[in-house]
Amino acid sequence: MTQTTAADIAALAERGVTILGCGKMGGAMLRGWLAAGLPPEAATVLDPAPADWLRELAARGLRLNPERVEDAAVCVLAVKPQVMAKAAPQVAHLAGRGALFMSIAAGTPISFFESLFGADAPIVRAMPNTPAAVGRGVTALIGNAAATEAHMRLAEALAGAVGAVVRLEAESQMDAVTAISGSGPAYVFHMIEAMAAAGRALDLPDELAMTLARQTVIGAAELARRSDASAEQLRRDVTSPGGTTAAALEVLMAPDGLTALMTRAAAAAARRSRELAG
Ligand SMILES: NC(=O)c1ccc[n+]([C@@H]2O[C@H](COP(=O)([O-])OP(=O)(O)OC[C@H]3O[C@@H](n4cnc5c(N)ncnc54)[C@H](OP(=O)(O)O)[C@@H]3O)[C@@H](O)[C@H]2O)c1
Ligand code: PRO
Repeated sequence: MTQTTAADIAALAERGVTILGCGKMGGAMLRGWLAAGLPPEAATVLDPAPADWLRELAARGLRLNPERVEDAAVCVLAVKPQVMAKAAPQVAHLAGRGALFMSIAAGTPISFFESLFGADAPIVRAMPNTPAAVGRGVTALIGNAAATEAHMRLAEALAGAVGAVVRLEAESQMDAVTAISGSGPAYVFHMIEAMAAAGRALDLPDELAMTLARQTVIGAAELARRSDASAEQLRRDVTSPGGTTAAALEVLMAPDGLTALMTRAAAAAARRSRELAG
């Protein structure tokens, strides 16, 4: 894993970062970069319906929907996969300026961008996740043949400012990565919902059930973050022999339990990622 510093981000300020599509994920990353020291005037956002916080930032120097983007060190492609073909041509001229393209679109292969920008254009395909908004994301990335080590380090600097970074060995790993870490935060949030529902089924009031479920996931995640112990050991630490947790884990760890369910869910996500490739 690579960790980067605010200095890497500040160094991007000179030629700037352009973000095509600044919704939930592009916005989460931009928030992280600004928090890491990217000056607002170094950021350009292209988005037909920018959120209020982007309009407020425009008053502090962020460039919002300029007629034309003249230059960028990095152009982040963060629109939905389904609108990428329509949206991306508006930044294609940046290939002639030596910009690094960084796509975060699920499913969309590097070859798609090479057909738009040319095979000589440096392109990094990345899969971040929304905890990037609080600096706790994880981004997996891989570059095309035109992406040099310097380009990869630049992409890692951007991704590293909002969490951990891993470099993939093959683009074919990206569907599985998307199924685990890209979509994964939703599984964890659903775990909170499921635990709260289970609490309600045991006659706890709604609000109490949700408070207990949410704080338990937050606390368990923080413990996993701070502890050197494996997930297995942390689980064993909760599980008294013959106690309540063991009774629950007999259900969750049964052959048709959570691992089987998660495996099916992730397989469905990976399949959808492959479908999005068209
Ligand atoms: N959300 C995640 O957890 C996550 C994680 C990893 C990767 N991704 C990837 O990130 C990308 C964005 O996902 P998202 O969840 O952030 O979606 P989103 O919230 O809908 O953000 C996309 C943004 O692009 C805007 N847009 C639409 N057409 C455009 C155009 N022609 N030019 C410029 N901007 C345009 C959208 O505006 P409108 O809303 O007005 O259409 C929206 O603000 C997707 O490719 C997704 O696969 C998402
Ligand atoms: N959100 C995007 C999707 O649901 C990609 C990973 C997380 O398609």
